[in-house]
Amino acid sequence: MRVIVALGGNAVLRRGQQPDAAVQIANVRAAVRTLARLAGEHELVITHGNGPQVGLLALQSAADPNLSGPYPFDTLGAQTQGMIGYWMQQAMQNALPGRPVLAVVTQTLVTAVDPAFENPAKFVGPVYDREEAEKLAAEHGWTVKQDGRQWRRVVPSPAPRRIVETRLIRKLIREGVIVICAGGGGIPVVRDERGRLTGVEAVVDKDLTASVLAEALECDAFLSLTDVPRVLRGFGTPHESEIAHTTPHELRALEFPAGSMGPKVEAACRFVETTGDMAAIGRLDEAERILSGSAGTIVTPNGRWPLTSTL
Ligand SMILES: Nc1ncnc2c1ncn2[C@@H]1O[C@H](COP(=O)(O)OP(=O)(O)O)[C@@H](O)[C@H]1O
Ligand SMILES: NC(=O)OP(=O)(O)O
Repeated sequence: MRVIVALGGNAVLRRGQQPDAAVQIANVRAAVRTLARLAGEHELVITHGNGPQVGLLALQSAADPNLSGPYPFDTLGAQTQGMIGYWMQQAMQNALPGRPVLAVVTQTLVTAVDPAFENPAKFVGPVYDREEAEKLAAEHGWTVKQDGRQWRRVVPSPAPRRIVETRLIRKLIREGVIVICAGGGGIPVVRDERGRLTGVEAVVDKDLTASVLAEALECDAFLSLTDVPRVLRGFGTPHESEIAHTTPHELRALEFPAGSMGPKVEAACRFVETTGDMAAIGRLDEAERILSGSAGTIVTPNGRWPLTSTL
């Protein structure tokens, strides 16, 4: 099978962890142990989040007295692709000596008139208590929003339309390369009337980008791997229940939070609705069990997996 994995920001830096390079490298190595086993069985494309890292780079850039202003988010997104891509590429090369692995700087086309530019919704950087978040917002001109019990900076997150480097990624897969691409949802760019690309101030959602890429690359399965074993019905209520096998229709009848599970569910539903193939949401260390149908929330057109032929 051709499998695309969208690795949650939590896999690289868990909430509350010190954002040192050594901490993140150790987390990436642990993640790669699972991913390397998948790559032994399947053609593998890996995308990853960058919310904590891009927010941290934005803070560093804003605090640099040598700059006239912070670096824009497209540039910061490119920095996170290089950094996390390098960590993953090296960990994968060490785990699978002899296998070709490549991290690709990747741009994602968005549109300048996307309403998301008027309503920042993508959480980036560290969490704060409300008072500190509001103080920082006033100081730096940020928008901040509640993320669970805490508060975080939010930036615009326009919808991904196409991954600019899709054809090259397809060639790499055909050559047997394990491709790491579209990190942080891809660097957001717009095309002008003369066809030229320019970066924009935004952070694209990596699950939504992964589903667009999965469709374009004709992937058989789209796995959104995070820190919860399954999507919960009634999340945060006394009546929580795990969803094991489901359909886009059933999922769309439920509500999920915009900054976390919402985009994962939307991405999974879109991929299944467009392709008729399988999408799943679950824990990174259960990826193999998810593909065999015994873990995760598995989304298929008829709610069954493995898909059974009606012929
Ligand atoms: N209905 C739900 N079922 C399970 N988890 C949920 C649900 N709604 C929100 N969440 C939260 O979503 C989180 C995963 O989203 P997120 O933190 O954005 O993941 P990642 O950074 O791994 O992409 C979980 O840790 C959980 O707290
Ligand atoms: N860009 C992005 O979706 O990052 P996270 O997964 O870390 O939120």
